[in-house]
Amino acid sequence: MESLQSHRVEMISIAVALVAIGAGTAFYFYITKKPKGFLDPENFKEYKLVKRTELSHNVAKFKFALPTPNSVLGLPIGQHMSCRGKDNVGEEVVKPYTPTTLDSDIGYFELVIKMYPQGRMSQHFREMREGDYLAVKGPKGRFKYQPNQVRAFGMIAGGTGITPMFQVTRAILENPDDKTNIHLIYANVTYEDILLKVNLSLSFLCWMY
Ligand SMILES: Cc1cc2nc3c(=O)[nH]c(=O)nc-3n(C[C@H](O)[C@H](O)[C@H](O)COP(=O)(O)OP(=O)(O)OC[C@H]3O[C@@H](n4cnc5c(N)ncnc54)[C@H](O)[C@@H]3O)c2cc1C
Repeated sequence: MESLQSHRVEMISIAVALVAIGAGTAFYFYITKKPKGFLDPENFKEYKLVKRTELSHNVAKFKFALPTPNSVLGLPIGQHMSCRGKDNVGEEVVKPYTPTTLDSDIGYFELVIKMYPQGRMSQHFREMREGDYLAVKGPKGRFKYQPNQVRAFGMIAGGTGITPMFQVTRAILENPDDKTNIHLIYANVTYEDILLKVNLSLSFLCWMY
């Protein structure tokens, strides 16, 4: 009788231990699992414009919703994506753009776009209103940034060329374990042409006009 009881206690202890191990493993995978990105390198996917903010007479910030509030875009740092639109005669146009957001921004991504008077894709963005959809495909590009992969970056950018630099710079500055130094020279035609000027800290910026 005593031996039967001790056997039961042993079985219950093993069962409790197995449940604890199972729950611990599930919790570990839950907290370490990276959410799946929604970009597709082969097919264009449509993303809804949820907010358009005019930053100057020809620059606007476009905020697009991802399919769920917990989704991430899934764009490796240093890469860009193709956006598809229509020009002023209705012809299809595809151009590359780099979001200013990272995968730490959950549920949305943002593009800062300079719209040129006669630019073909510029026309598409000029016409876009909240509620419209943008077709996007990616990731594109060969460069993939890894934290601490180099001691320092020397970046030279002009005009809208700041967006890839901004993306890499943000990733470095937001990661306390990333010790990479950044030297950025950013050139623009006029002060008004400087993209993201409120976001760029003067401490790492060398202005050139
Ligand atoms: C990796 C990468 C990332 C990028 N990221 C961004 C970004 O985040 N934001 C951004 O704003 N841009 C970005 N760009 C630039 C972007 O891809 C486009 O080149 C830009 O938006 C202009 O495209 P468009 O079709 O509007 O202009 P286009 O039609 O290519 O015209 C380009 C220029 O030519 C002029 N032009 C065109 N037609 C005529 C004409 N008939 N007569 C006189 N002038 C004319 C236009 O006014 C404009 O100045 C990026 C580029 C790359 C390569």
